[in-house]
Amino acid sequence: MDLLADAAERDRTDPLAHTRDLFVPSATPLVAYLDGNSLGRPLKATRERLTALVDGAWGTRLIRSWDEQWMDLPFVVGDALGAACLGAAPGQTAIGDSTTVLLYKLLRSAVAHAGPSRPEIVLDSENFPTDRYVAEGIAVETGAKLVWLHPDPSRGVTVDDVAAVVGPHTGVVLLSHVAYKSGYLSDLPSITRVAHNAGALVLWDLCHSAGSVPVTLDAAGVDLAVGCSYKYLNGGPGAPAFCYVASRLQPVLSQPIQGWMGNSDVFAMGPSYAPAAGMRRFISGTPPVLAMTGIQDTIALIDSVGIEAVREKSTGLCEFVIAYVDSSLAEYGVQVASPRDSAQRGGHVTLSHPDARSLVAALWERDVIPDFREPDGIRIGAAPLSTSYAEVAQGLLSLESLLRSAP
Ligand SMILES: Cc1ncc(COP(=O)(O)O)c(C=O)c1O
Ligand SMILES: Nc1c(O)cccc1C(=O)C[C@H](N)C(=O)O
Repeated sequence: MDLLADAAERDRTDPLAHTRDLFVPSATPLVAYLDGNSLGRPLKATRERLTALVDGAWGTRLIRSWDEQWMDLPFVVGDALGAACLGAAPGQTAIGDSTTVLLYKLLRSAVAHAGPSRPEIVLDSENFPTDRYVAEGIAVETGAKLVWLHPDPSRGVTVDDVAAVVGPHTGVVLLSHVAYKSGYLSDLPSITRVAHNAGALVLWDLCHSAGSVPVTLDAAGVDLAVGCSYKYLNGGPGAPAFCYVASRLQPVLSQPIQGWMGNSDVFAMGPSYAPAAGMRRFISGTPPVLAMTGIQDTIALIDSVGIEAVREKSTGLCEFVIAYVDSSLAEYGVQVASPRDSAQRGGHVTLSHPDARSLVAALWERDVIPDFREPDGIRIGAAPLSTSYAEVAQGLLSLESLLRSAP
């Protein structure tokens, strides 16, 4: 069977095929959007929800909407996200700030909580830059010591890697659940257990798993987590991130950006700060109400189809890519740079090729949109709710035709 016929057959039997039509179509030609792991597509429902917000809660109810619904929105949306995607019971997830700022708030809180007898932060050289930079800044600020792991770039951090370095001086282990380059899916429950056995806290970055890979924060006993909402959660450019703080830790953590919205009585406006109980203390300033709009629609959609179904389609799309690389693109020097075992891979597949940079540029000219990641990665992030097999097939055929015509 040729690739397009194979894709058509898969689309015909795909239980999530219908969700693609719920997204806003591109107004200009788009052959294949394969970058849902950087910026997800908007849902049509979001356009309606934004208009309704402008006309109603904002345009009509005005300041009254803070009392009527907005003060609690970070927690209402956080709880919905926790239930649909994160395995988190209510009262532990909040929306607000960027991932970077939330990483700072939670890592800084955790370092302070661990205290001077546990000054080490364990992290890895393959993690996304912002995670590494935030930790570097906190090390300078607090005197914490960074303990670097250097995992094989084609995979990511394993249980054994963590077990080898944690000990009586470890305060916090900071890792990404899905590696942004290789797509490696770390064993979150086992790594959390190893860190806890050493007496350390764990802070997981879920940017590349939220809305794509089911996460079991409560069941795994995770302490802290952050993640962004503009990838698989389709919150839109710059949509706010989320943070998770396990209930048991909320009363004992003090976050460093003390703002009025995290105060115990927000409108008391008293002389000094007294942190609110629960997740409110992790909020600093006014919540980004408009920017929380899109996330709500995708959470509702994932809740209706189930995160397990999303993961199943995601795995199918990735395996479809890998099979075609093996059968047809390997002869042009394309390699699979992600783990081949789906159980060890998140929602994207990275291919490597010496000319990856120019190939991606040429693909963009043909309205095929993967992304390039240094040094030689072509990252295929086919968001399962908005991407068909046919779209992925068109993208792969475009790549093949470029490779075939290369001098
Ligand atoms: C693992 C990871 N952490 C953090 C971020 C981004 O942080 P921010 O939302 O602050 O831009 C990204 C992607 O942008 C990411 O892939
Ligand atoms: N967050 C991004 C942005 O603000 C602009 C352009 C791209 C991005 C990304 O999502 C990068 C992404 N986290 C990555 O995994 O490479």
